[in-house]
Amino acid sequence: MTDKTPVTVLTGYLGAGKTTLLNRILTEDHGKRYAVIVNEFGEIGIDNDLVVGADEDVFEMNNGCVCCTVRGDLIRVVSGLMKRQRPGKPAFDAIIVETTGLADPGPVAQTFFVDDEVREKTRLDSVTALADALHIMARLDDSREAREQIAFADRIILNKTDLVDEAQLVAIEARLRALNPIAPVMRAQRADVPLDQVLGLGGFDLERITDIRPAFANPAHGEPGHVHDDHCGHDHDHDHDHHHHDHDHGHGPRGHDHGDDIRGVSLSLDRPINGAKFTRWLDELLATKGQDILRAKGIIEVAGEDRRLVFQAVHMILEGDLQKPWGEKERRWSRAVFIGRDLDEAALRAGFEACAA
Ligand SMILES: Nc1nc2c(ncn2[C@@H]2O[C@H](COP(=O)(O)OP(=O)(O)OP(=O)(O)O)[C@@H](O)[C@H]2O)c(=O)[nH]1
Repeated sequence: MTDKTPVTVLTGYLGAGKTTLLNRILTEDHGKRYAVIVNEFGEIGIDNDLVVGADEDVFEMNNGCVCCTVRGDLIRVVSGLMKRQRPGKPAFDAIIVETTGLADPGPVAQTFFVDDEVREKTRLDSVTALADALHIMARLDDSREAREQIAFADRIILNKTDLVDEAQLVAIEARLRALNPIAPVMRAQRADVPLDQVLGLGGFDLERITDIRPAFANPAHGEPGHVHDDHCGHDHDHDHDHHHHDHDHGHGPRGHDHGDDIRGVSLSLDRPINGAKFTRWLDELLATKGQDILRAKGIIEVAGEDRRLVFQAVHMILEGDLQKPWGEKERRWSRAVFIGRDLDEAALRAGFEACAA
């Protein structure tokens, strides 16, 4: 048991604060070495660039349907990590998996029980869910994934408490407890929880999970989370039913459709952008379409500026700042992803490109 590498899964809806927590874990002085696996929504790599610290310890899973591509990819990444060694011990003290905000964490957690090689080397330590205090109530109303994330967690961090008042916090806590009576709920700002409340808990409770999902560790073929492996006895071409996601699920070349009408639009530009124009466009866009934009983020190459502009939005709440300078040999380009409902891709693209310097 103890020589298995512990795995912590971070879940929580889009923009809840998962990367913020991850960055706290990575920057805290703990003398430990963590491998980080990020799984992002949208095909342009942004998330891995927003994770601080040792680039070589950050691994990206292909984005895609969590029930197939991602699981295969997760197994591949974890198996690869387990083959690395430091003298006399495994290469990493722990593995942290950040799931996409639109994912049900179940299939990711399940991977650590159903694949023999992974199960031999790792143990699921806990699943921590983050909730954005300002938006969680609405998401619990309209998103099945948001509810699953809360229900599934061993621990819940009620983040962004600075954005709501005490009465709202009390109401949210009551709702979270109704969905998940067992997981402790911790209030936080900028995910400032003591790390020993997140890592090394030994908290994943398989019995509780098999109570709410009886087939968790061994789902039947065709069931949610079933793993297509060598024992499956069929070709794993991409024709199995995605009914458990309860939504249309197209894997187009551009957008990856998720959640009834939720989709991601990825934009990029190889020319520098006019900072003032871009800020105006983004402010206006969020003011008018912010209700439908669940999440936006990007890394922008601003004309005449050596540092990269990083912006982040959750609905209408926007943050942006100039961060580290571009590397000398690094490709300078701007990329942004917008995730939301009823997004007009052509208009977004035109607006973005019109910001070119
Ligand atoms: N006001 C406020 N903002 C916060 C807090 N925690 C995080 N944020 C901001 O919320 C935004 C989203 O935070 P992230 O940590 O990127 O969220 P995430 O869950 O990783 O987002 P996705 O990976 O896109 O799902 C960022 O702009 C953060 O700076 C908080 O406690 N209060």
